[in-house]
Amino acid sequence: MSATIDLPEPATRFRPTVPPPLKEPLGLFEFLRAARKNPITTWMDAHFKLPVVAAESAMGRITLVSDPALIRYLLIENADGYRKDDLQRRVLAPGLGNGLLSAEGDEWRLQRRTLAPIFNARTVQGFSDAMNAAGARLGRRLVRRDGKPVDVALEMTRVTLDVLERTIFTQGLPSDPDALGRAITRFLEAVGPIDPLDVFGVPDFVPRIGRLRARPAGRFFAEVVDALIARRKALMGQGEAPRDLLTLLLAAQDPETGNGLSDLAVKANIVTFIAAGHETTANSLTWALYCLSQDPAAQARVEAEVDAAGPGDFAVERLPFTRAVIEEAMRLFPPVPFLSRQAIRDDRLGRIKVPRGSLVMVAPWVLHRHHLLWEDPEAFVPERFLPGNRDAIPRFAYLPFGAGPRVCIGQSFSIQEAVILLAHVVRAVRFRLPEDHPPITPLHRVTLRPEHGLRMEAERRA
Ligand code: HEM
Repeated sequence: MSATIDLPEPATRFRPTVPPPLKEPLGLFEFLRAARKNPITTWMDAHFKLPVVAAESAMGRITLVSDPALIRYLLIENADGYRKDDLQRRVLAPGLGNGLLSAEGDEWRLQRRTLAPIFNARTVQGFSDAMNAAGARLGRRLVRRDGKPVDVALEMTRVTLDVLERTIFTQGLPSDPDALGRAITRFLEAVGPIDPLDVFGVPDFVPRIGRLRARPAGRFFAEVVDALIARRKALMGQGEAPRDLLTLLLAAQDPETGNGLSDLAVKANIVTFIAAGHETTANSLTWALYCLSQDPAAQARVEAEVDAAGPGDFAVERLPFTRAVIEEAMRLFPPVPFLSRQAIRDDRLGRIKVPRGSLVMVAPWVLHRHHLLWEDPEAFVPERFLPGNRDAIPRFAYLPFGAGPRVCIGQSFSIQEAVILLAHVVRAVRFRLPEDHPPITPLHRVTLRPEHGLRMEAERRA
């Protein structure tokens, strides 16, 4: 085991402001209002202090698990005893179709087997040129903003879409790629808030306002993807297709049967990769830049590391502190604030009974700030994730990407992407938060983002 690295003095640490845990449970209507507006405001003090909490709620019995051994049991040892819950499927499936994120049972197994090689270490590494190219373009854009305000959240969303476009569809995008980006963002915003009709299991034929609003954006998005698939198949037929995610998806074969994915599954997975992969990574970067702007020592250290890496492309292995900043930002602001499962049969989590059909949650938002698991949980301390210190973090105490068979398939892709992009930003500019900025507080809307955005002033470094 490598040597441990001293953590910064507690007095110098930055502690971001977040909604405080509740002392008393909310009534039904207050709970529903809070769950729709910002679900992270519904967690109680006890959730951050106890290993397991089971309670009755508007959604029936919910058990929140924050004990690493029990999480391991839930997500791995007894993963077959649970499935994604109805609420999640009702929210995800209308937008994402039957892609990997929302599929279940045999369909999920088949897709996972078929898609796994596309996200293996070697293939992902092959995308680092595209990530560096998108990062360099972002760097040039930021340098031009010297002395001016930058909408950091918007820029990070733009650059992660740029990466997806460069890795999924290396050619053949519609004439206005920003239109695709805007449609995706509108679509995700409209389906974002949890609909009370879904909470109460009202049948799908009853229209949901969010879904109706999302329809035009969804339709535009689907039409573009259809056209791209058709054009790409033609190129593959001529042996002229680029080796990007779209070609890999169309060529993917189930290692057991040799069968490929249906067109519908290819389309659902493209939509899934874009939806699951762009806001999550964009928000990690946004929070990382916010935390750095408030922590001069960490900012100086990341700048020194990036500068020492020299000009040109970045390689993740040479940026351990930059990576630690991303990982710590994802601890404090996990892009997926909770995972939920539904028990297929009666079970037990330690001494707590889990009745069949009830909801069990693991909430990175709670787990990553849990008093039993972290020292000074509210503080931004990237050093926790440096090699040497990292070994002290229990495997199931830090789960930004989930765990077990349904662990994020894009995990290495997004870590590599976030580290490379952050390095390009740090090489180009230093950000300063203006004093009159509205409070920076996290809003849980599918992912976790700053409620009033993040506008900072750029100071050119490059
Ligand atoms: C910071 C970035 C990301 C975070 C924090 C994240 C987080 C997660 C989490 C927590 C899950 C598990 C959900 C559960 O168990 O209920 C998941 C699943 C998934 N993620 Fe990610 N993700 C990120 C980036 C990406 C990217 C870049 C892609 C694709 C290009 C992606 C595609 C998926 C897919 C397809 C699944 C479903 C896997 C399955 O069920 O087999 N994610 N992600």
